[in-house]
Amino acid sequence: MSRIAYFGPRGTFTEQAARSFGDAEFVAVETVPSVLAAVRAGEVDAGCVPVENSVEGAVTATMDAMAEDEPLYAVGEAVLPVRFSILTRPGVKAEDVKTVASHPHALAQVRYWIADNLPNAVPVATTSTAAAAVQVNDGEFDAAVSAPVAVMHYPLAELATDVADVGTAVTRFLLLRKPGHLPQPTGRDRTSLAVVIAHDEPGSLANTLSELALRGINLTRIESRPLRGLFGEYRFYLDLDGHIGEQRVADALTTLHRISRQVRFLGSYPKADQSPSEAPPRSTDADYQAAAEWLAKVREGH
Ligand SMILES: O=C(O)C(=O)C[C@]1(C(=O)O)C=C[C@@H](O)C=C1
Repeated sequence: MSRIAYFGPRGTFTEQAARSFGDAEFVAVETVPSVLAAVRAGEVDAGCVPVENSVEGAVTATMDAMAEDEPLYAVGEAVLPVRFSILTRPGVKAEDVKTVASHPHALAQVRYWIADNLPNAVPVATTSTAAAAVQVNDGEFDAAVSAPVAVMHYPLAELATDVADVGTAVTRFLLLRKPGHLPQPTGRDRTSLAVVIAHDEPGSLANTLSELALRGINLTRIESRPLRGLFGEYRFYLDLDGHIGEQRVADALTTLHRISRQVRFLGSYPKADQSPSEAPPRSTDADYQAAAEWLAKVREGH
């Protein structure tokens, strides 16, 4: 049976996301970088990590860990609705709650609810929503903002359920593996890249994006993170519709490789919402094939 590490401990949203990828032996790991380290070291076959939330944005620990060290490729994506339970030790009432702990992304998603319902509480950041539940159980904090499943793993009481400032919030998760397990194109795929552009050349970001637009490739996300060396240098994370096995995507990637300082492929994988990613007219694999045959004939003198 394959082994999947997830950002734990038991009872995180990430554990739920990991289980959505099918049967496996699931291994809880305390931090996002250590999930990726376990995959790189071959201790597990795959690792599941959060990558972005619709309210609070990117999970920067995931982005940084994917761009550094040995490459890992995303092979699957899951999107989960995010609504929280507020967990306390049994008998604790709202007015007794002086500290409310959780992952910073979770605290940001219940900021208004806390202000309205736990007016005496100071928010405290923990490594994950489930780590907060563990620490509440240990008596370190009074309340945890946790995934609803956490109550099944820790002997805590639900002070409130179905808590969310934005009722439609979702978090996106990726399943990562070592290179060598590229999923087949499905026509409903996403490709992720990290690109370092020539920052001192005017128009280099516009040129990068134009290479995608020219080939009819839909960009679904762009984020930047500092390169950490010199101030003003960034790495751009691009998500786009399509699979590296398709000609228009392969063509765009080879061009980006040629014009950029660095391109890291982060995976081509089926989209969680299964929305189509097919090529627009004149950009299909057949169109590329026909154009390549025409070029070959011209070169042969026909
Ligand atoms: O701590 C967890 O339960 C996680 O899985 C992490 C995480 C995140 O990083 O965004 C996942 C979903 C919620 O948005 C809050 C926290």
